[in-house]
Order: sequence, then structure tokens, then C-alpha cells
Amino acid sequence: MDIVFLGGLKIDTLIGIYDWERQQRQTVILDIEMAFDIAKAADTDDIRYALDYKTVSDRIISFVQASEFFLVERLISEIAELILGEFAVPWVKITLNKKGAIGSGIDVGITIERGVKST
Ligand SMILES: Nc1nc2c(c(=O)[nH]1)N=C([C@H](O)[C@@H](O)CO)CN2
Repeated sequence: MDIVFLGGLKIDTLIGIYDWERQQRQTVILDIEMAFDIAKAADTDDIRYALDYKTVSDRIISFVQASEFFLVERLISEIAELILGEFAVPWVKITLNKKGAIGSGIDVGITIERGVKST
């Protein structure tokens, strides 16, 4: 299966367990890989048969900006469900980096895979 990816997607959101984190938005950085057969889009050169990464990106940005979760586990799981549920994507891999959450320049976060990745 082919992969359509979104890398370095930076989105401001309310996320975290501490009081100060409920008062100010922080930036999360998403790297997303989505399984998708690109054959028909390649053959036709027509966006209607592609997984439009702009459409996916806009949807994720609006969802994450509006969210107010405590844990990155919950946020990343909801993003995976959104992608699998709303787009023709059978498998997704997401890395969420809450950079700086435990100190300047330190990367922390989670990587998950959801769905079925066929060969
Ligand atoms: N596994 C997790 N550990 C921690 C989380 C989290 O969401 N998942 N969150 C925090 C704090 O909100 C942190 O980001 C700020 O110091 C701590 N550990």
C-alpha cells in the first residue's frame, strides 16, 4: 500500500494535566502517515481520486484547535479515529510531539498505529 503523509503539522491547542496548561494553549507537532492506493490518481491525474492532503490537514487542524483534552494519549487516539472514520484510509501512523512540555527543546510524545496495513 502507498503512503500519503503530513509532516511537521504544528497546531496550537489546550492540552495538559496541570493548572497552567488549562490556561494557555501549547503547540503540538504531528507527523502522519496514511495508507492509500494512489494508482487511480496517478493514472487519471485527477484530484478526485487522490487522498487530498490539504482536506485532511484542514480537518485535523480545526479538530485539534477546538479540542481541550488532558492527555496526549486521548488527543492522538481521537485524531486516528477521525482519519479512519472520515477518509478512505485503512491504516494510519501518527506521531504527536509535545515539544518543550518537560523542558526547553525536549521532545516528548507518542506514536500510534491504527487500522490495517495491507501489503
Ligand atoms: N503519558 C503522558 N505523560 C504525561 C502527559 C501525557 O499527556 N501523557 N502529560 C503531562 C503534562 O501535561 C506535561 O505535558 C506537562 O509537564 C505529563 N506527563
